[in-house]
Amino acid sequence: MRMRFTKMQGLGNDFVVIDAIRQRIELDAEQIRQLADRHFGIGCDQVLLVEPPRLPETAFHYRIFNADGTEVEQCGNGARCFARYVRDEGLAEADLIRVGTAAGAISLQLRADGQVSVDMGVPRFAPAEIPLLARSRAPAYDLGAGCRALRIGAVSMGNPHAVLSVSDDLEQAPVAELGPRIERDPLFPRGANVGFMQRQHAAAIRLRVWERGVGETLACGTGACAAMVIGRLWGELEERVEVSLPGGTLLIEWPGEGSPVTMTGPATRVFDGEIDR
Ligand SMILES: N[C@@H](CCC[C@H](N)C(=O)O)C(=O)O
Repeated sequence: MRMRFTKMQGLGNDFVVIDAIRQRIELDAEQIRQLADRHFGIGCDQVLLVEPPRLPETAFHYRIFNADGTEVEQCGNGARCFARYVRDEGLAEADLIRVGTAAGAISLQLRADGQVSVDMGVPRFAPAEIPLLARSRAPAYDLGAGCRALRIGAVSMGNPHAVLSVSDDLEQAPVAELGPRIERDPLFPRGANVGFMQRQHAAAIRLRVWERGVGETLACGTGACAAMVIGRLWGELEERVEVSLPGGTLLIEWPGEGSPVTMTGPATRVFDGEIDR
């Protein structure tokens, strides 16, 4: 059987998008890993499935699988690509599209300038909601990642994030060393995405992200939201912040506690293909 797919990317965070509305799709973890493999498959950070709606007042269901085959709750760069895909394919006609995810519903807005804005929902800080094994919420938590003592901020953007502040050269930050240790620290029972954030000024940060189930990526949309929110809680950032990642820049807006985060950035279709499954 041949399966049609579309390769897409948002700031170099790349996706295999599969229409599971007009094709019958059942993929197990091993098949996801094969599709994501950059040598023996198509290659991507995440596989995204476009499915019929499951939640009330949504037009689609958006499923996300990391390159290691695990299904996850949320993906910000993928959400922008999802919006571009359903519009390009004629599956949606409106500029505002509400989709369900494992983390709840989110709204995707296709803008006249070609960018996509996503209402990513309200960030969650309660340890049980991240999830994080701590008795009570704190602005920062101590981690014993290997031999280093680290202080991290923690938040759920639908998926779990740890954020560290880097004061020296971000290029030299030990992302490949500390990323996997923090990702699997016992403090995070479901693992974590790990953001290394460098503040430039109150409206700009630089960020590298070690993604759970993938490794370091060129950009992480939920990671950009998480870093901005944590930086803002630490009193270091304004309501509108440009987040520069290795693959490009996102605009993240967050008025503060209890409000949703808005992420704006590009979404690009790279090529279409078919593969045996
Ligand atoms: N690339 C993403 C996040 C994808 C999921 C993440 N790796 C996780 O395991 O939670 C983004 O743009 O947000």
